[in-house]
Amino acid sequence: MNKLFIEEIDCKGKTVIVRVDFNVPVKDGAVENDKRLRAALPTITRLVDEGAKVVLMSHLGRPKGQRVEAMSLKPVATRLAELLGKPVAFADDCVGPAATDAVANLKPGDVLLLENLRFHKAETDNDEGFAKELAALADLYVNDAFGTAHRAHASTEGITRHIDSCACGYLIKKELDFLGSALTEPKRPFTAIIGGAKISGKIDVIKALLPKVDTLIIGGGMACTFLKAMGKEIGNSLCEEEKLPLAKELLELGKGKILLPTDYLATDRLDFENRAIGSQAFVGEDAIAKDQMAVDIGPKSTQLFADRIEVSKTVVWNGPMGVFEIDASAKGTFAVADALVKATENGGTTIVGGGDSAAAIEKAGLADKVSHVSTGGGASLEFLEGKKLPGVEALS
Ligand SMILES: Nc1ncnc2c1ncn2[C@@H]1O[C@H](COP(=O)(O)OP(=O)(O)O)[C@@H](O)[C@H]1O
Ligand SMILES: O=C(OP(=O)(O)O)[C@H](O)COP(=O)(O)O
Repeated sequence: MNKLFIEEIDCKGKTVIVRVDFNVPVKDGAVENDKRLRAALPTITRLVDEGAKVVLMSHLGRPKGQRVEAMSLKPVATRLAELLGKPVAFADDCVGPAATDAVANLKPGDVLLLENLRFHKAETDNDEGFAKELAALADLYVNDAFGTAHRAHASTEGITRHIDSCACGYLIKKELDFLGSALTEPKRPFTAIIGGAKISGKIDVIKALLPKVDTLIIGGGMACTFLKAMGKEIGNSLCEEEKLPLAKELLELGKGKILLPTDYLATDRLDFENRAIGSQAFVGEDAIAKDQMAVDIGPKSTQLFADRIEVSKTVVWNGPMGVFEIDASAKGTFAVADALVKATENGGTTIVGGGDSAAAIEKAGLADKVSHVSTGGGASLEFLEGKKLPGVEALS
């Protein structure tokens, strides 16, 4: 990779602003899964050891320009301090006096985390003035937010126009090295599994993936949009109406390659807050009732998918098969995780991408039994598509 690398910058005594992806699940004021924090430690530790003043910035969730307390990064600072074994200061805002004062208080080797970038709409708008304000906080910039590298936002792209040295951190390099070697000429059969809830973010990717893969498995909330596109009843299941025409087109394009669930776990009530569902019944693809929603794939689909996954030589998995955060609707996701482990044991290269898929495989205790758990879902998919990642392209 012909990019300025963190090991090539002289940062002693300098203020270094680092874009990390600390978009992690937070519940009741505590970090539920700290994989993305641990993945950023090599870069942070390197800068601390070199005597830099380290300013970390990240987004969490999609607060759409509003200050949303549940999406504060404060709990992340607490967990990061535990992982680093040293204090992590926290600034209540990522720009303005709260940020500039906190930066002014730093001594070499200190670490500061700024509040959620997306509390300002200017971040996702890639606003020039906002990017300048972020750049003005530091002497050097490092990007190590692989999970956000596919976004051209102020902290990943705009900022690089206002700061001289923009280096790549250890995590981005590690991810690109691994994904590059596994996916440039993938071993076949090549199976991609797409699930989860970010339908509009991922459905466009499917079109680009189809020519590259031998099988495309679709599960999770994503499957329901396809089911509806086939003219079937999906009740209250997750669906993005405006993507129905595209789903129809993809079904045609992907004939013989796309594998959809043939049965689902249907329920009349999903209570995400209390991690509970109401009634539970396995139903065929034609039998989701009007007042029900599909929250997981059923046993027949699980078997169908597992049979295909286990004999694949390259597998990319992005997005859970159901609402895996609730035990009753987690079976399909964990069965796919098991199938990936079998594929790995059979000599395949298996890659899990996406915050929630990574959390699922960790929850199943299988993260070290697959080839690579990427910290980026959308980012790894866009890389797989062959797209340039703006957060990487913009580096020196
Ligand atoms: N059938 C479904 N209905 C509603 N939500 C679902 C369904 N299947 C999966 N999900 C939800 O999708 C979320 C993860 O989606 P997404 O962000 O796209 O995945 P990833 O972070 O792995 O890229 C999880 O919170 C999960 O509960
Ligand atoms: O979690 C992320 O993406 P992912 O779920 O595709 O891995 C990244 O933090 C990017 O978040 P975004 O999709 O809200 O820009």
